[in-house]
Amino acid sequence: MERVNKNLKLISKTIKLIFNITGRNFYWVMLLTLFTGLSPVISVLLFQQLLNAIELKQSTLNQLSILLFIYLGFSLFSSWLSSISSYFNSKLRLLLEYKINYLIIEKSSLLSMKDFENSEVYNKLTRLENEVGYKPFQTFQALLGIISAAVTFISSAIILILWKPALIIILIILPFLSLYYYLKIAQEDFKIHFERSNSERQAWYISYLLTHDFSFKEIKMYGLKNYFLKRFWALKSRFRNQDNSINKKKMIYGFIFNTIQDICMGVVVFIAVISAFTGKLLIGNVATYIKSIGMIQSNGQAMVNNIYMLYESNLYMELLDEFLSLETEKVNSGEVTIGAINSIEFKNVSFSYSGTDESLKNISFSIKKGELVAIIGVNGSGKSTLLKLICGLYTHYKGLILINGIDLQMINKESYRKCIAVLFQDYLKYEFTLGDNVTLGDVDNINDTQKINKTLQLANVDFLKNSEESYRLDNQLGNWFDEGTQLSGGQWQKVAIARTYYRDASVFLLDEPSSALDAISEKRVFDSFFKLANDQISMFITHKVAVAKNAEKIIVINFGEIEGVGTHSELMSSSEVYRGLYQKDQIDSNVELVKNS
Ligand SMILES: Nc1ncnc2c1ncn2[C@@H]1O[C@H](COP(=O)(O)OP(=O)(O)OP(=O)(O)O)[C@@H](O)[C@H]1O
Repeated sequence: MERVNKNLKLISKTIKLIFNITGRNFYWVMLLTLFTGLSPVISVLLFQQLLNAIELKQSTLNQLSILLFIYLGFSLFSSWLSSISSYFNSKLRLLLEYKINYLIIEKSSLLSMKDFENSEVYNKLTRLENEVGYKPFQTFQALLGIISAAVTFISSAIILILWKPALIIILIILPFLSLYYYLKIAQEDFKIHFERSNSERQAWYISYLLTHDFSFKEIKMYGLKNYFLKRFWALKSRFRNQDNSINKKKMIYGFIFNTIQDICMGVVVFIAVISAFTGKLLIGNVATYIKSIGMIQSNGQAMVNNIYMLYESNLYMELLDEFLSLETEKVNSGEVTIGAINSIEFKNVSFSYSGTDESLKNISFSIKKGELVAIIGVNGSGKSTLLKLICGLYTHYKGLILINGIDLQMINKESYRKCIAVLFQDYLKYEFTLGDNVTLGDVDNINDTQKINKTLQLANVDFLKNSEESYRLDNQLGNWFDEGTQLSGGQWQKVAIARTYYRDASVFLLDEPSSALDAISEKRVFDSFFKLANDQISMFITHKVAVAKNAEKIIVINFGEIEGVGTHSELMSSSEVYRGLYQKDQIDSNVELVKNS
């Protein structure tokens, strides 16, 4: 019962959502659906008049012609309306698909980083995206199907009941019984789908791995194709068996109900024919009753099928409803709007992704405008996490982050983020033009060709050049679209650095900006970054002491804690971790020397 109530609530929510999206079109489609439901019955009644007029021979040829004309005119009118109806249906299909897709991606962009790192939210999103092309419309179609079939069913039933009131018993009991059993199967179907959603995501993931470029090389080289295909097929076979067993149940129930219904209706047809034979009924009426019986059978079944489909697509609408109701990140909640960042201060900040293990513990430091700061530490020590906290991507931290002396939680995030230019470790490689790849750093200023060229130079981009000072900005990058130039890992990184520099920011944050660069490019990139760092806050993450030592302040992170803060020489005497990293650097450069000699 609880499930039924939930489904009814969902259906009403779905109708509201569809109404909000489709607006006036909704009324038109409803009107046309009502007409589509009524038209077969009107047509049958008109035909009955025609047949009875012929049989009774009381009408003139003129009157007969008028009746025939009305009947044919109505048929033509119905077929016109049916074409108009299918036009409106396709219009709505597109509107629903695109608008719901839009709502999903709009909502995704408003979620917080925490939501995106939550597998449940992420999986929901993937599933919604995958089925957006047909599920919402399927729900709508099922609703229309129910309305249209119900109108035909009820009006046909009225015709039969007016003739033989006792028929009401068969007409009502049979469809309800059938619906009851179908809904029981639907519930089982729903439960199966719900329980296997994790396995369905796994199957989806395997298919994603096998059909995308990022995974192609590794799958090929490690010979994983057959292994993955086997896993995929095993999962799908299990789903197929479950679905087959549901379909078999549906078939058996359908078989039983159709047989009972056919026998009952056969008896009614028999009574009608005998009544006509004995002169108690006119031929036109017999034809109407027989046709009505047919319409009751087919529309009764259509109603049950559509209710089943609606029930099934409710699973999707439930997901959609949950997803659209997720709390969004409150970017405008902070009262204070800022135009520039002059200082950043962490006071006893601790942070945990999962709510259990802390990735950062008790972090305290401060940075002022004009400072160049390096963050150094071994893998997994918490450097990138610290950078993401500075970016304001997480709000569930303990302690205090002060920006210009103001609590970050109080600052309007939109204004805050405008002040920051960041290069993440997993920066994006936009499959757009070279120019777009740079100006996406500041979309409010996309036409400053001179600045784009200068920024590319600053980031040491030494390819796709027209001349010394100008670049082929219209050159498409990547290989997803026509005439694209695929870049190497290091070339992509330089373009991403240019994007960061293009932003008119007061804080520059670079997370391992030279991870994909050769030694010469690395030196050039850092030289230009160090030159840039005069009036802003500049911060970079590195594993190399040789690079970090150029900073005025170096923060050493170890196991999520600050192990030392200071200049190179200060840390060489005070920080064990720093000295360890320095020695490792030395060993690496000696190995390089030996290799090169
Ligand atoms: N999205 C996440 N969800 C849960 N835990 C995470 C997430 N990102 C990082 N961690 C954990 O937080 C810790 C710190 O990770 P972080 O990426 O900040 O380290 P890092 O110092 O930048 O490492 P590296 O030098 O390898 O880039 C690690 O233990 C890691 O497992």
